Amino acid sequence: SPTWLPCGRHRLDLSYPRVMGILNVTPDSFSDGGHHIAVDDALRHAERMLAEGAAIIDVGGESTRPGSQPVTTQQELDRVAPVVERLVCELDALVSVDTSNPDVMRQAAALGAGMINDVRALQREGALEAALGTGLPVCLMHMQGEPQDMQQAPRYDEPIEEAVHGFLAARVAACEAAGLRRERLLIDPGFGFGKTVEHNLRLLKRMERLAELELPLLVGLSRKSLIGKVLGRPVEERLSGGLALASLAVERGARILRVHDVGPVMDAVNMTWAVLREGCEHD
Ligand SMILES: Cn1cnc2c(O)nc(N)nc21
Repeated sequence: SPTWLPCGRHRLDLSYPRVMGILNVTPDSFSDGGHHIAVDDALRHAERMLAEGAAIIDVGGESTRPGSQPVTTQQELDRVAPVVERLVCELDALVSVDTSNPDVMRQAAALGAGMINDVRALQREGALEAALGTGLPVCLMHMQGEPQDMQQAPRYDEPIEEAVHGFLAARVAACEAAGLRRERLLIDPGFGFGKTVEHNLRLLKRMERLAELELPLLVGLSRKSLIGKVLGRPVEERLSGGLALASLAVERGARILRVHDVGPVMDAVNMTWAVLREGCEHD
């Protein structure tokens, strides 16, 4: 039976893996920093990702790469609002807003965003209440520390998959306790957010541990430094490595992949899915 996720006026079919295209509207986002600050550029980029098969466009106004600096609410709103509005009005896109800020969540929802993507898992003051009020689905991601310091010396007193599982289980429970229904939650291990390369590799290898939470799994591996460190590739040469990770992530339960290169990942994901679903209908 299809698993549909209500996302505002869109319904997202999660009975097969979907691709979320990254639209950074920040001057310092890693890998495509500064290119998309102009709204027109952003729209053209989004249009191309939709044409390549993206089911969702993720719009972020505050870079969360390691070492990035926080932005003010107004700066974030100025960057995000115009882009969300035009994505919704002109492209009728399913837009995810990548923010931890309650005001940005409310404004983006009012402009027609269909999902909230919070790398801080609604831990900021007022974030849980704001998300609840929008009625939108929320992706809860694991991060240890903050972008400014999370990569200085990541360490855990337990296996990484246990730490991430425990954190996400606690955040899901907190959301449910506040009245945010489980059916509106997605979870994400947060690759690269307070984790060493070894932590990231082990987390992907053992990602089925998160399947126990029985919530849609969103992962972001595209162009990340674990690819760079294993293959010795600069950020603009990490597509092949990223395709290998995307296929492994789908095989280990990921249902939404947050990526830069939508077209190539669509093919890798669809090939992987063709193998995984083979024979299911006859089981
Ligand atoms: C904004 N952002 C950057 N990396 C991400 C990841 O891996 N997951 C999610 N949900 N958001 C991310």
